[in-house]
Amino acid sequence: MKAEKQLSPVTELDGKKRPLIAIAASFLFVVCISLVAVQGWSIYSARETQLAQSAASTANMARALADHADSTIELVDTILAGVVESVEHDGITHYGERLHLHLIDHVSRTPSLQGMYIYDAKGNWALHSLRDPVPVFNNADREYFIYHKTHKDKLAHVGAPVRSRSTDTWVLPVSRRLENKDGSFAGVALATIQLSFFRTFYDSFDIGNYGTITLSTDTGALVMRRPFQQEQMGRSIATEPLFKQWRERGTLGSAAVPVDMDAAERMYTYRNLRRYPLFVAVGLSTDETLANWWANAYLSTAWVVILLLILCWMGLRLFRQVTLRDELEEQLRNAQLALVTKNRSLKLLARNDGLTGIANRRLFDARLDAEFNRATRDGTSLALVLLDVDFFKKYNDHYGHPAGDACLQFIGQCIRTGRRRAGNLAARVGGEEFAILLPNTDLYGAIVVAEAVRRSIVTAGREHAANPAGIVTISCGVHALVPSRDMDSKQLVEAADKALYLAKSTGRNRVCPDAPAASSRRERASVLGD
Ligand SMILES: Nc1nc2c(ncn2[C@@H]2O[C@H](COP(=O)(O)OP(=O)(O)OP(=O)(O)O)[C@@H](O)[C@H]2O)c(=O)[nH]1
Repeated sequence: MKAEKQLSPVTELDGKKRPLIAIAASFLFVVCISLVAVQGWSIYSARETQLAQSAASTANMARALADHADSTIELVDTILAGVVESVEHDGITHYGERLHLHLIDHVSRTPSLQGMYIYDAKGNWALHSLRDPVPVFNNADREYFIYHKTHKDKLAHVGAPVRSRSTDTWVLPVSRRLENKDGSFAGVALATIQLSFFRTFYDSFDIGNYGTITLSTDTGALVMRRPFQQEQMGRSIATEPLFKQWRERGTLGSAAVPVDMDAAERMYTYRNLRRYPLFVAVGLSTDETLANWWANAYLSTAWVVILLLILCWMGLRLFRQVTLRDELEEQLRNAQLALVTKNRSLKLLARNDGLTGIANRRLFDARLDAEFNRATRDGTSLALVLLDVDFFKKYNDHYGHPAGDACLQFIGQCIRTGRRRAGNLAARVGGEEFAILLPNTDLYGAIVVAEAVRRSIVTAGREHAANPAGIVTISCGVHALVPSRDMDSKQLVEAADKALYLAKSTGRNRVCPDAPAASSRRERASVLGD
């Protein structure tokens, strides 16, 4: 029982260990999920920050570029307005060479100006800012000329870029209507801004390898675009997604759209000029903008993955160790159970006879002393029956030793059945010798028990060819006494042994009490046999 009790700590530990593993696994799971969530969130917020910074940067650039274009056109228009005022007041012919020099001076002092021109009502060149004489052109077919001829307003008109007839360069025309004193159309004053002026300015901005800057009229006539491509000059961008977005959203906005030119996605910010019908769009490549973010995202994700792998590895190790401990505990439990079983069988072996299963000599001796002392204390009678198989040597010789063993088992079974009371002890005390210890039993009672056993064996009729009776029989010596303090248990055994000797010597297959002990007639008469 003690050994069994020692098992309980292992079992209790097992019960407590399960929640511990579950808590550790849950904790590990929560840590991993948290790591992934934090990493995902930080990557996402870093991307949003990067895009917001890029949007702010393009917005600032768009404002600067729009202001630049506004001021450039405004400056030119201011000069043009002065010229218009002079021409209308004094007339073209009145000025003549003086106005020519005046125009040359304006152009030489204004870097953005390509030239200034005055056309009469038929579109013929009346005056220009060129130093050398040039053939007289007619510009009546130009869009700005037709516009002013058909529109009576006196405001500046910014037209689509055109290739200059005099210098063969691309220019942005800014023009005003000339009127006679009666308000009739007198011609057009034109100032042209060289587009290379914008190109030089736009080239000074850092917009990466795939960034773009676009300056366009509100009709979609491309004024300037970086990266510069000669073949794009004068073309319309009215069908590009960027232009459509600008038309939809109004004066200020941003969009991530691919542009026709290379299909790369860009973050655009567009802005209208304050005074003139043009707009500026600045686009930064989304890939370039997010290049640093990608690098950081890859690096930090790699670290998180490594961390997760380490955590999982540690978790697995922990799990394996716990599993190993489980297995060891299981083995320990099994070993303990085996030990308990072994101890039990050892105990049985220590107390019982291995062949017959009844008590052995050791237990018999112990019980004999204990019962002898108790009978001494209580003043009760203690009886002993000694039994011996008759001609057993011959049985062995005749049937073989294994059959002899089986015969002894049969005798043991008969004795166990015949011992009657639970307090009586049946034991194998020698090779083919057995004993029945009968507490609180007098000689007569012991004889009855011995006789019952003897009869049951005879009745069984187990064949014994070497026995004159032809069957297995036993001889029993019986003795009983009420022990006193000066007596010894050996006396009881010796007396029973003497009785057994008597039974053997008087013909076997009988029950004999020790002769002197069988004092009463009733007991003498108990010497039984067939
Ligand atoms: N098969 C078997 N034989 C045993 C065992 N223990 C003792 N014996 C045999 O029992 C026999 C006892 O023989 P003896 O002491 O001469 O007694 P016996 O032949 O029974 O003769 P009596 O007692 O005078 O009738 C011996 O031959 C022992 O070898 C055992 O455990 N198994």
